[in-house]
Amino acid sequence: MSLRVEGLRVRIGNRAIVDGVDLGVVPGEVLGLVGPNGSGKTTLLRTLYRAITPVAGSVHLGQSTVDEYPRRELARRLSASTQEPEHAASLTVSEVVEQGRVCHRGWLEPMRAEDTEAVDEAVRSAGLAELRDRDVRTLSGGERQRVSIARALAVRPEVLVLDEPTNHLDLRHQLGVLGLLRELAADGLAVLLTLHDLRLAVSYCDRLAVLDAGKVVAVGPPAEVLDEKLLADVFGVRGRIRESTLDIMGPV
Ligand SMILES: Nc1ncnc2c1ncn2[C@@H]1O[C@H](COP(=O)(O)OP(=O)(O)OP(=O)(O)O)[C@@H](O)[C@H]1O
Repeated sequence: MSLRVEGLRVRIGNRAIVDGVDLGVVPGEVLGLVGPNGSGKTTLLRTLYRAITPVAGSVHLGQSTVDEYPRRELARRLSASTQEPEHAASLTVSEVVEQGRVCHRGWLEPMRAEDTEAVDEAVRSAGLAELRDRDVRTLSGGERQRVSIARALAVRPEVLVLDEPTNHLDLRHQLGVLGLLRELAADGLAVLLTLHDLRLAVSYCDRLAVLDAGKVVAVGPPAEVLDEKLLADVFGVRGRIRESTLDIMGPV
């Protein structure tokens, strides 16, 4: 199922944080949303799963807008891994990942075999098997990040949205998570994620959308989008892509 954003605008106070964005991601694709701090990436993602209501524009999931879906059906089709504050309650890793199945069966219903299977697979994929009985409040930042990803994976959605999924992760786990997203896309998932590491974005994303001050200033294959001028103008760095690898020489 495809996700498409048309003419999206979000205002906070009298400031346009997302300023007329058109964007789409299709099944099988990993789309990277990149841009400097404060460019509106998180705000844009939050409109997709209805955490924020835009002042204009629409978000389409398949043939319908996200507002037309009952909440639970939207949650089954589109799941998100967000940058969350620390967990307040005492829950185990498994219990948090199991929350990803609530949209399939309801809060009061017991876990079914398919729920347990989805949770087990998500826990394994996120490298959390040995931590599954741990209290989430005792986890490191990177471990908590992987719990958030596992909960989104446990939904088994059609569209997966991730806000800086590599944040806090060591390099091995960064590559592991991005490799996993590529595998899931190969199986037909549509993946939209934000990333700060442009080198990883170039290596793992099919297309990049560059957000600057709330506007998409470029979208397309990484090698076409990240030219020397854009790297300097938007990111303030000197760099270029050579043989599908981004070299960063330093600040402008
Ligand atoms: N609730 C709010 N009240 C006031 N300003 C806000 C609010 N939420 C976001 N903003 C502002 O909107 C702008 C975009 O924020 P957003 O978090 O979407 O950026 P981002 O691209 O995800 O940034 P980062 O790379 O730092 O995570 C920022 O200037 C931020 O300060």
